[in-house]
Amino acid sequence: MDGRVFIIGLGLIGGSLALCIKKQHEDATIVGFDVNAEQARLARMLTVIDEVADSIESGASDSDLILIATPVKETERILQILGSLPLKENVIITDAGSTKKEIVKKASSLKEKGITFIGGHPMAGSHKSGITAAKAILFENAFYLLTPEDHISEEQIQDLQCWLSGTRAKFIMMSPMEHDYLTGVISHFPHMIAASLVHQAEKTSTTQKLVSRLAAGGFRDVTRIASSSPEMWRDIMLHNKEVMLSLLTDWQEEMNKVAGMLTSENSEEIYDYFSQAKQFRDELPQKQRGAIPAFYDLFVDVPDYPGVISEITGILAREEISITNIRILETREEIYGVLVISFQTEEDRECAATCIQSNTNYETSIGL
Ligand SMILES: NC(=O)c1ccc[n+]([C@@H]2O[C@H](COP(=O)([O-])OP(=O)(O)OC[C@H]3O[C@@H](n4cnc5c(N)ncnc54)[C@H](O)[C@@H]3O)[C@@H](O)[C@H]2O)c1
Ligand SMILES: O=C(O)C(=O)C[C@]1(C(=O)O)C=C[C@@H](O)C=C1
Repeated sequence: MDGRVFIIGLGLIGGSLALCIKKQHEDATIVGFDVNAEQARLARMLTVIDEVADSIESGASDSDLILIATPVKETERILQILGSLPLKENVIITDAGSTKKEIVKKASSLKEKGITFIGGHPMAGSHKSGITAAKAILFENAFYLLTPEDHISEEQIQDLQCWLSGTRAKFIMMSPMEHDYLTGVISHFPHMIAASLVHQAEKTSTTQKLVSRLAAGGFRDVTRIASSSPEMWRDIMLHNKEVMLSLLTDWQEEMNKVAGMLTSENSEEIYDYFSQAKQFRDELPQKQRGAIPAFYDLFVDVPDYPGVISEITGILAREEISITNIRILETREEIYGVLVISFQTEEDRECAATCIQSNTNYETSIGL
């Protein structure tokens, strides 16, 4: 497709969607706007967008597709602005926000003016923010949830899916209510719990200095998402307040049940609690994105000597395997360190593991 695509909010998601759209529709012109001028400048410099608009008004006026990728409370404000502007007759407006009920409600003013709005939510992401974290591969195989209202035609939905086909995501339609409940359970609530676990550890760390140094492995796995943007999560919590409060009540009941099992030392129930959770977790689809993090880590046990990192990166560079991140976990001090290397694809991770195993005697694994 050709035409003008206007992306408002040039962060992780806006930037990644811009890359996907450009990859699939080379003749389209991608125009971007961000309240943070530095993000917009970077987006242009990194050729994620073709042009920077200096306001929402100027970017929106002659666009065929307008995509809002800002924190959800800002999205509400932007929808209101868009509703007051002269737009192209057949423009499609969509968003990428993590909540849908409040956004679709706000967009009803567009419906009254005959403007098409289709709520959207690509179910993949990361704890990283900003344009520099954007990548075209982010949504591959992920679910992309759409919440079209009844008056939206099949053709308009097809047009939007065509614009977004470069995401290589799988589209699913649902109502805004259903969306907010499901994402509440599998995304919003886990983020709240992750933040609460970090708070608990932080409190303990004021009296137990070793807590921060020992917080590795499982703690890091389960709290990675607590490093996400606080602005984004504040807005999501406020939008999905009812679902969050109801899940919190369920969770408190669940924790009371756990306390009961422990108090009565009911070993069979405790075993079943972990066993049933393991079974459900193990059966989750492995290759799909979504609730599973959108990057691939390889753990390498390395001896603590100078030059070991360049040795490993040298091996991977010779095989032309790209690394997106590299860090050392010091969980097993004075014996071995654990080098954690992140890759963009599972294939890169598999190739890297094979290379490291055939060139060194360091052990590799995909989990600690
Ligand atoms: N991060 C994820 O994992 C993820 C995944 C799917 C959907 N989402 C949703 O996508 C949206 C964007 O999230 P992100 O991770 O890209 O955040 P981000 O912080 O990386 O980017 C958001 C960008 O929006 C800009 N912005 C804020 N207010 C603006 C305004 N009024 N006008 C123009 N630009 C404005 C910010 O300056 C920032 O550059 C959010 O609604 C979020 O809920 C996030
Ligand atoms: O991988 C992560 O860091 C994410 O938190 C991504 C995640 C999720 O909870 O799965 C976060 C919010 C989005 O709305 C969709 C995806």
